[in-house]
Amino acid sequence: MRPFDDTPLARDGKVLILAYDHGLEHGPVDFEGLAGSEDPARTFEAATHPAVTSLAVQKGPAEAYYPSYEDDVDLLLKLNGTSNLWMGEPDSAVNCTVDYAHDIGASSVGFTVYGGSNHEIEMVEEFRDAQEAARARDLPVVMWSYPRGQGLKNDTAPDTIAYAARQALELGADVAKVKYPGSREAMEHAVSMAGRTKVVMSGGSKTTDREFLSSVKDVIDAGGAGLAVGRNVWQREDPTRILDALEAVIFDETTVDEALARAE
Ligand SMILES: O=P(O)(O)OC[C@H]1O[C@](O)(COP(=O)(O)O)[C@@H](O)[C@@H]1O
Repeated sequence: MRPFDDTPLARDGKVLILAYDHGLEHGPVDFEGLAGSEDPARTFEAATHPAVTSLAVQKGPAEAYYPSYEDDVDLLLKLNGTSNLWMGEPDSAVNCTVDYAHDIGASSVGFTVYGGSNHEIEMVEEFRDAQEAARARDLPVVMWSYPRGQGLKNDTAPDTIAYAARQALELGADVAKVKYPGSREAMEHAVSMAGRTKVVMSGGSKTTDREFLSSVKDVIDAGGAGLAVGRNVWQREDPTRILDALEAVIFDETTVDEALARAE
């Protein structure tokens, strides 16, 4: 296994994953606010920004669009996913194997685990198969570590996010993608629970530039490796502008004000 910093997922030890699996996870509603955002080519284009360390998509968009971008984009293939049409306890169908992901050009893989769901046992067993296959191919593994289910009252409570980060370490993920637990202190706790597993924040629904960049800054200050973000980038009219600001906060460790100025 390569050191994490030598993998395409990281740049200078930091991570900026652009996520575009929402067409499956949330459906067309996520594209309604911005005409053209439903076109995967637009987000593949955004992912050519030098700050983006990889683009996370499902198998279909990877097959159809990645061949046109393989020289400029690192592909993170999401191996499971569920539509919002599913009304049951949180679960995620495995729709791609590690070998297939590797064959179509992925340099890393992603997998959702809903800790606390009634389906946690099966999901963790599926994760085991994917994680071991990824090790055999030397592909880093990102766990979308999202505790949720009937029994869980608050899926972003600090203790819950710390557990999500720890679960990713225990199960052998290289990166834990977790929701923002609300403060820098809570993120520090999650980062310490994750040990050598890198922690990245999940972007969340679109907010103002300042609010979004401030949460990213908290993550970096807390020792997090960076961000895996979707809507806060590609739901903006100009994804390049916010990616310039993210590059400043994540890789150059600037203040939010400096990052905003750089994006003017
Ligand atoms: O399960 P949720 O909370 O609805 O969000 C799932 C979505 O959030 C992500 O994990 C991150 O995307 P966002 O930055 O838009 O929140 C996506 O990969 C995924 O489609």
